[in-house]
Amino acid sequence: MSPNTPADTLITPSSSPAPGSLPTLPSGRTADTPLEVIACHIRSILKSNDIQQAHLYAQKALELTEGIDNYIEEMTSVDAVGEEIHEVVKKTMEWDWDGVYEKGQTKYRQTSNCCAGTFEAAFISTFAQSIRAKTVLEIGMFTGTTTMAVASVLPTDGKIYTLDIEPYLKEFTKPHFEKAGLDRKIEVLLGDGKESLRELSRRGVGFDMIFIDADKTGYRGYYDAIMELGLLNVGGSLLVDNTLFKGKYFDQKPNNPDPNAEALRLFNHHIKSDPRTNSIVLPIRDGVTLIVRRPASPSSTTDVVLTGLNRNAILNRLSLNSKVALVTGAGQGIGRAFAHALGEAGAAVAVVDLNLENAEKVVGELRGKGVRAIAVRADVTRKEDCENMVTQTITQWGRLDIAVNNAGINFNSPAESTPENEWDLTFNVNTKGVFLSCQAEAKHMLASSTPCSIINTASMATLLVPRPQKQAAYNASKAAVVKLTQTLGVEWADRNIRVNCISPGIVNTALIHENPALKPLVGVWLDQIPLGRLAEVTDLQAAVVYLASEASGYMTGQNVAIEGGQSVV
Ligand SMILES: C[S@@+](CC[C@H](N)C(=O)[O-])C[C@H]1O[C@@H](n2cnc3c(N)ncnc32)[C@H](O)[C@@H]1O
Repeated sequence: MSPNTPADTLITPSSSPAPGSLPTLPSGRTADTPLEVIACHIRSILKSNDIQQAHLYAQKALELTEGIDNYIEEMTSVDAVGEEIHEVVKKTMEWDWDGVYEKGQTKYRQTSNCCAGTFEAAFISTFAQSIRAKTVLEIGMFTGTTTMAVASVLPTDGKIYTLDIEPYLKEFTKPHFEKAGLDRKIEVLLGDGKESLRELSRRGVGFDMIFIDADKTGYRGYYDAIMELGLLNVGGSLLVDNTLFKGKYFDQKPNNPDPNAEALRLFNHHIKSDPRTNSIVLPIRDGVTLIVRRPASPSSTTDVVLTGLNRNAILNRLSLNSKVALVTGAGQGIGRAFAHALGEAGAAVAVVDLNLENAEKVVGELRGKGVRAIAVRADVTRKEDCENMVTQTITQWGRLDIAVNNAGINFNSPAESTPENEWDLTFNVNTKGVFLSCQAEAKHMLASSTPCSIINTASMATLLVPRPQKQAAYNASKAAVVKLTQTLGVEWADRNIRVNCISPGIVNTALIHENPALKPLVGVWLDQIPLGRLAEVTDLQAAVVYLASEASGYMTGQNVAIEGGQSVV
């Protein structure tokens, strides 16, 4: 609809409903969409004997028809489409495609109309972003508008494979992909699209999203190959361009003389009747059909391996949507990484730390990602602080499903000279702090009707004696965390609380590199670690999500070691 022409201000003839109301369809229903309003106007033109009145209707219908695409583009935020893409579109529009063809540089006569344009590129890339696509396939690259828009929203280790039959276009797009810094995320495969699909299948690649936008007569073959070669990942989406093909679907009688219109007519029927997929035609520009695979198993089956538990695919079972979590020691390091992981998986997170400023900083980061988060100050050696962190979480969100007791400290000193207060403080934070936290959390969780999960941070030091650093108090305090985890896991097993712990290896933190006593030890540790590197906090994130989720529902009292294999050599 034109921005200046809201439907309720359309001029209606005297025989029609009062001004301000919408025109009525032949069925008696009020027009409800811009196309229906246009149709009403055109009907009125056809019925009208008054040329002036007919002209007025024609004007309104024209305004709407011409205005709608502009309005949609105006109201669309196309941030994903960066400067370089606008450049490419401009260059594509100005390029002498006939000249290029006549010089024999392209096999086919390309036209600037082949370019999907910035709006469609924004649609396809926003869609890719919304399904968190990592590996994408485009069939029909042309000058790479959509390719670049999609590449720009993929994660840094994501990739878009794009197919085209014209070697000239690979040369055309190369400098633009490089200038936009997207070349590492884009691989161009030249040749006939169907042969390239077979090549991708041979390489074992699977796609989260596929966009078909090449030769229209080839669509059916691309679709069939995608389905037969299993190129679309489970839960993946297939988008197909031009399925309304210039509005020629009305003249799509069998044997339509326009081979492209005929191909699209047959393609649309083929998709509609394929029992393997669900599809929806979206009236976006020249028509885009969205196709997804139907669940593989009939709804009547009770085989949960076929259906997924509760009809959830495995990755959905890791989702923490609508769960509430609390993480202690979350102001930095491992705890911060845990808070982010739980938030990314869907939980609301109470970020608990002795240092409120650090906790607030992490809350700012989480909220920036769209995660619900609050900051809570707590000294876990104090019972009332532990109770308060639980109370604050419950006051905020009314529940507590997941608690990660991660706050801990470590001093290095030879056992024979470890000061008594160092021993006490280590045990107070690392062991008593975990116990007091579990106790406060369980008071709420034991009364909960839904499953809860507690995850304590232990250490690889519970599985071996780390060398050469001296840390008797730390090692003993963490060993106690494992025993406590086992004990509580058993004690609360029949009351809906699972308790597990994670034992990280040596984590690569600034603390190590800034400490003159620890820095020289890095080389020694690396020799002890089969995987040949220190742990990063990101190495620990999947485990905390797994242990927090229903996917680990049969696991309690366990110690999950993530230490690059150091404890098994
Ligand atoms: C409509 S354009 C693609 C537009 C592009 N997706 C964009 O975002 O601007 C179609 C492209 O398909 C390519 N093409 C045509 N036939 C092909 C085939 N058999 N195999 C691979 N690509 C083909 C053409 O060379 C052309 O570049």
